[in-house]
Amino acid sequence: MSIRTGIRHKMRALGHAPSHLMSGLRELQDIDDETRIELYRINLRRLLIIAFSVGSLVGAYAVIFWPFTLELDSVEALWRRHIGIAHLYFLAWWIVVAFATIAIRRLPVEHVAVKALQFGVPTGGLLFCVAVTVIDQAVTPNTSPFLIGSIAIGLLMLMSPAMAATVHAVGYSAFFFALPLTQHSHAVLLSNRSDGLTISVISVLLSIMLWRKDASVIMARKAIERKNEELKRAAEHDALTGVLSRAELLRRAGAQLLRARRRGSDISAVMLDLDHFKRINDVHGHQAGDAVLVNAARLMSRSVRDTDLVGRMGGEEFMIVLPDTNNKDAVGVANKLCSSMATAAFDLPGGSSIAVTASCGVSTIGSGSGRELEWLYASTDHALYEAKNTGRNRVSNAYQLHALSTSEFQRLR
Ligand SMILES: Nc1nc2c(ncn2[C@@H]2O[C@H](COP(=O)(O)OP(=O)(O)OP(=O)(O)O)[C@@H](O)[C@H]2O)c(=O)[nH]1
Repeated sequence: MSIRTGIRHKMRALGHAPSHLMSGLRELQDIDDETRIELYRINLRRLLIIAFSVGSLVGAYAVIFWPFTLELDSVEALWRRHIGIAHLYFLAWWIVVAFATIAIRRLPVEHVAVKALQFGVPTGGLLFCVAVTVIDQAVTPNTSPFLIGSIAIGLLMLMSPAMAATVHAVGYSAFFFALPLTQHSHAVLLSNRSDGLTISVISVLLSIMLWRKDASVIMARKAIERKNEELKRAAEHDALTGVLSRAELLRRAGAQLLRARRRGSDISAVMLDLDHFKRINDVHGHQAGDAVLVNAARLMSRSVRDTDLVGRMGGEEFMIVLPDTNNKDAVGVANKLCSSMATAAFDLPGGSSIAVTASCGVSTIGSGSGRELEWLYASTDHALYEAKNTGRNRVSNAYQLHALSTSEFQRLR
């Protein structure tokens, strides 16, 4: 690439900078409250780690600058003593921060004490750095305590842009006004103040970048969780009627059967099939057929207990698994379902309504029988077949069917 082309590329990139900045600012606005709360919760956990690690570092400095063995006969000794004492105060401050963080960790992040701590720790830390820098000016023009403190806060703390700007504005103002207490050279003062300003701005930008990055990671994770939840729901439920899908119903029924065996209770099933459903489709159209299926599923779900399982096995056939229910009660449930269907008016999309009947097959696995789910399914299906064959709009009970005692069902045991 020639130098001229390179410059052209750079100029073009600079031209895009305002739009990047605007989209970055828009992303900051898009951060929802839930994500904000999570960010503050992460910060709260970090505070404890920071309190222990920075507290240990400060403790080490207090030892290095140990203030109580010095003869105060020189500026350097005085400086060392003040630095040592400042670090002892700061050590005490970190111990208080650690205890305060532990004390408030169960409070909601919106609580005023939590907010005060999240603001107070970086501000206090920065003010300590200002104090040490001011003491340092007695022997050196160096401002590294303030510079390191600012950058460390920008890197370690998770602060919203507003909080970061406030913390660094407070810190820099203290730095600006306190520096002349010990630094009397105008040139050094000017140089230090401009260095401090640069680092404060960089620290605020660093905070904003980290806040935005962590927020987008959290929001992306939440979007994936939501999508997974949707996919799980779609896999577990029938798309048209909202009741359980065939696979999910059988999976949950299997779990209920194991539970029934452990508890020594009965488990029953009702297989329900709408009568002459093909005719509804043919006469009123497929949409009307769909509406009938939706209303039938709703009626079934409303008619049984919350602990019962309602699923669509395919087409116009539904299965209802009734845990802790003996055969007599299951037949009662099936009769109730059949008569509710027969008496309900099924609304169609055009505004009209039709009457629909259903046939039901009932079967039960009694406690201690050791029968498998396949048996329950096959015997209920067989009973439904009987109900259809003997006139429809009725209930047939597998227990009363001769076929059940014969080879086909015995094999399913
Ligand atoms: N509208 C609609 N129709 C469906 C759906 N799934 C299956 N069907 C139709 O349901 C009809 C079932 O017909 P059949 O198996 O003959 O049963 P039926 O007419 O109810 O007769 P019986 O069960 O013997 O009373 C078929 O026409 C299928 O196309 C669906 O999701 N929506």
